[in-house]
Amino acid sequence: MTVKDILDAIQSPESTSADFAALELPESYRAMTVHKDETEMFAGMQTREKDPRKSLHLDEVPLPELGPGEALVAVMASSVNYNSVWTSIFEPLSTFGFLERYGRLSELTKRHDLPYHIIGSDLAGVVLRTGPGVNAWKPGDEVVAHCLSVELESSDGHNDTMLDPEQRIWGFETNFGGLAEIALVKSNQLMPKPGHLSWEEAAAPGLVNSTAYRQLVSRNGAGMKQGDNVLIWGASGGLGSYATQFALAGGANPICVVSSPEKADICRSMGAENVIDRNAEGYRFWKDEQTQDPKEWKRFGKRIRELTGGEDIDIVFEHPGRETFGASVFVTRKGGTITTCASTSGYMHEYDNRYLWMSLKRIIGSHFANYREAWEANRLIAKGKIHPTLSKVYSLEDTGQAAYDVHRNLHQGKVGVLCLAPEEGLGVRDEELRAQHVDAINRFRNI
Ligand SMILES: C/C=C/C(=O)SCCNC(=O)CCNC(=O)[C@H](O)C(C)(C)COP(=O)(O)OP(=O)(O)OC[C@H]1O[C@@H](n2cnc3c(N)ncnc32)[C@H](O)[C@@H]1OP(=O)(O)O
Ligand SMILES: NC(=O)C1=CN([C@@H]2O[C@H](COP(=O)(O)OP(=O)(O)OC[C@H]3O[C@@H](n4cnc5c(N)ncnc54)[C@H](OP(=O)(O)O)[C@@H]3O)[C@@H](O)[C@H]2O)C=CC1
Repeated sequence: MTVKDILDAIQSPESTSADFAALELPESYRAMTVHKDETEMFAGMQTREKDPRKSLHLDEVPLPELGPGEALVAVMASSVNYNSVWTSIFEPLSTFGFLERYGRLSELTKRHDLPYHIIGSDLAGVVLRTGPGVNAWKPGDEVVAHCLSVELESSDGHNDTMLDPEQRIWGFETNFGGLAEIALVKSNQLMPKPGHLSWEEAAAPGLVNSTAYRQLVSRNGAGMKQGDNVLIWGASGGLGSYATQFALAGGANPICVVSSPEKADICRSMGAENVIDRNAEGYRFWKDEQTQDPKEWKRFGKRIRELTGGEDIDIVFEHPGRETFGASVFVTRKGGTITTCASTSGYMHEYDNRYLWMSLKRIIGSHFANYREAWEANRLIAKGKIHPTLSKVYSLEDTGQAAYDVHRNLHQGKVGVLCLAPEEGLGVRDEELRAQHVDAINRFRNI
């Protein structure tokens, strides 16, 4: 039995759940990995110079044992997230430490502590097997998976599953991720694949869409409301392309920050009217490595006021971190919110706290999304209210190049990866809904 037989079953319209259940599983499959004995390979190099093409490997790996509450999924497509870039450059720390810690939790989690880490935190595919205790899903179901892995043995996470003390991001802090032909997930990560999307389109939104939903829309995040001025950094990037859609769909006013005229055009084509090209306008928030320039914060704030008719920002959608955080805090209105989920340019932030406390502003830390938020975010995709922002698609072999592009900010929106899917465009089940939204679905393609 090989993965080819699995693919044949997926591609045959006659295949039933019983056929999938009867499929023998292969002993091994191909997966993108980093290797534990290579974690020092970039030691002493600048972040920018660390090359994911050197650290990411396509390996044949053994199929992991299936445990209670889990599912093995045949992965048709996945996507590159920035967390895979972090893993591949071993920053801010090697992810093998996460696997070791998870491995210490129980007999079952020991499986994750291996000398290789199969990465990837998105997938669209077909359930192959479910473990004991799984009733909601069966072999043959077409699914996407969100990346929240929790144990839920502590009451801390019972109100908001992101607060579980054993909260992990699948494919980053756990092994057996989605950039592979087969993935191992907890069955509670599974959600129905939106029928109007191809495999690679369905795999693209998951992680970033759910994160943007919690960070911007959910009451656990900024709780955006109609009319809010929302400053969105990297508005045509992974997170930003969904934040921009949420702002527009929710009746808010996105002020999109990007770094090129092409990216500004994409934001406009999504419906955003206020776009700032940070490159063309040449903002320098830091005079040197240690010193910020409040005059530049003010110049940026003045530009925002020009665009909004004199209003300041209700919500900043933050993720660049050190480079922009001082400006983000400054341009927020009295009582406004800065919501942050990352620090791409550096995690030791500096801002002038007088502008925070005197103007009663709030900083909210946000991370991925709880089970319910991930489900709600996927539902919006399935209903055609929010669309994938897939630009380019790579083969599994070329994941290193895909991660390199994201690391170097050469991409737009989301970058997809075909795993078992032999070509793009397969897996669409609802042509009618697709036809209604096809222009929006294709907006980011090949630009
Ligand atoms: C969905 C996609 C998401 C993304 O893309 S996110 C962006 C990419 N992700 C990242 O960059 C990951 C970032 N994560 C990290 O860098 C690390 O993950 C953290 C810095 C968040 C945490 O580091 P750690 O080493 O795991 O934990 P510690 O808390 O620094 O150290 C653990 C030790 O510190 C003790 N400790 C914790 N809190 C306290 C406290 N309040 N007072 C005293 N000690 C404390 C613990 O007990 C334990 O100790 P003992 O090592 O002896 O077991
Ligand atoms: N905590 C969580 O749950 C999550 C965290 N993340 C983290 O968020 C960050 C962004 O992820 P994602 O959106 O997918 O990445 P992308 O690279 O797809 O998009 C980020 C965008 O931010 C902009 N940007 C990058 N650096 C700077 C800078 N120094 N100043 C201003 N703008 C900048 C760029 O847009 P432009 O050049 O056009 O301005 C870039 O396109 C990553 O660090 C990632 O790890 C992501 C998802 C979930």
